[in-house]
Amino acid sequence: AILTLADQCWHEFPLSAASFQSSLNGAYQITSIANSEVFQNEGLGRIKNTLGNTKYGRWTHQPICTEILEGVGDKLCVYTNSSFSHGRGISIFTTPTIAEEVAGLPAFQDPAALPKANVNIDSRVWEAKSIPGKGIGVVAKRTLKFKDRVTAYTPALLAYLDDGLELLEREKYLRIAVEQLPEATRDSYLHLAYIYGYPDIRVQDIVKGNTFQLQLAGQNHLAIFPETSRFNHDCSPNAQYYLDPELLTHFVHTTRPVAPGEEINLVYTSPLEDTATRQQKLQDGFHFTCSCSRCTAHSTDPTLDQMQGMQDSLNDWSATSTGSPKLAEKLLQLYRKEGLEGFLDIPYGFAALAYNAVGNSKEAEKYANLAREAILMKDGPWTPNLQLWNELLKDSKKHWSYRRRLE
Ligand SMILES: C[S@@+](CC[C@H](N)C(=O)[O-])C[C@H]1O[C@@H](n2cnc3c(N)ncnc32)[C@H](O)[C@@H]1O
Repeated sequence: AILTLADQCWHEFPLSAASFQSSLNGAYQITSIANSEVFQNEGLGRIKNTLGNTKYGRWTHQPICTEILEGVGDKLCVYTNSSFSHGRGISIFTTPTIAEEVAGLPAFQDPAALPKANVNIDSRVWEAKSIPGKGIGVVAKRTLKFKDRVTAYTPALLAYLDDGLELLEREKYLRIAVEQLPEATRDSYLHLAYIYGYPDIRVQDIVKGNTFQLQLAGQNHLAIFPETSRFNHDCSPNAQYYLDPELLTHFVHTTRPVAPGEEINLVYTSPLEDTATRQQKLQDGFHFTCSCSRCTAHSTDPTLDQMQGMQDSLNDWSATSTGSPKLAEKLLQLYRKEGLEGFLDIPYGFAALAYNAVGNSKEAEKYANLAREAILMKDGPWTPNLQLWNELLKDSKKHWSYRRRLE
């Protein structure tokens, strides 16, 4: 595939601040730039593409490009297609080669591809609402079951990460990208939450607090999905997401039943890391202190240690290993108790191996199927991890783990 998802990156940095931070180290630098004369004189808001909707190949606007950038080995250009997905529009700041590849994807080429998958359509199961202490959040409008779809949207903006541009230079191009979007999409972008509050770098300030990462042609790009950006964080999230590289779509599904009026959350950082690490990452990346149940409970870190110890035992294939189906079932219970239903591929996978290792292929296959289902919801069909369980399911008795703990 020409387009692959950043390997595991969303596990650790689902909403990554990497691009914004790569060219500046904290608020002080922003302050000094925002107040500088250069900035005042450049008047970024005034730079506009005046060419309108002339045809430029697959794009509705004339691409506006940088010089050749050393770190990129090419120029980067703003590509906008304002008629993408029935007028939702999309802007991409990337190299000409990558833009060409992206424009060849089914999301662009097949007019039926997005409607067929109900992408960019209001699912009517959620609404954006003010949540005390968290700004706007996503709330369920009706009862949702396990695995119900909540949202499916394409990005308003995609931009090359690690472009080596100066902060203000990047702002100039990203601003053009956002300004060229159709009005409704542009407004939904510009109304998103931001972190620092400097209007002159507003487009990147929004990037800072709302970015997902994906790979286009093997290169990391940031992606802003305006609707999806309204999901707040919780360390026991009741929803998971994955990105579809062909439809360029961000899908969110529930990982456990959700009641009407309940907030629907994603997790912004790995929920398997200790509380101090999670808090630090949320503070650095998103400037808030997490007060979710797992961030406030004293039992969270000891439970995580216990889970890690159990996983180590289940991963130990020596003759003295204490790994067993019973231990795997206990691990599964702990994941559930911690509200980690979106991450059950790990204990399901351990259970599949542990059962197969004692020759119980029926249970092994049951858990391998559950692990597959969990991975699909978490990583989408493109993940290499799926292969792990497909192999076991192909012929569990020929799998390396079969009767491994009996012999
Ligand atoms: C991707 S946005 C989420 C939507 C945002 N609340 C809004 O009003 O648009 C990320 C920002 O939401 C806020 N946020 C998200 N989860 C939070 C939480 N659990 N507690 C407090 N603030 C949170 C933080 O300000 C964070 O920078």
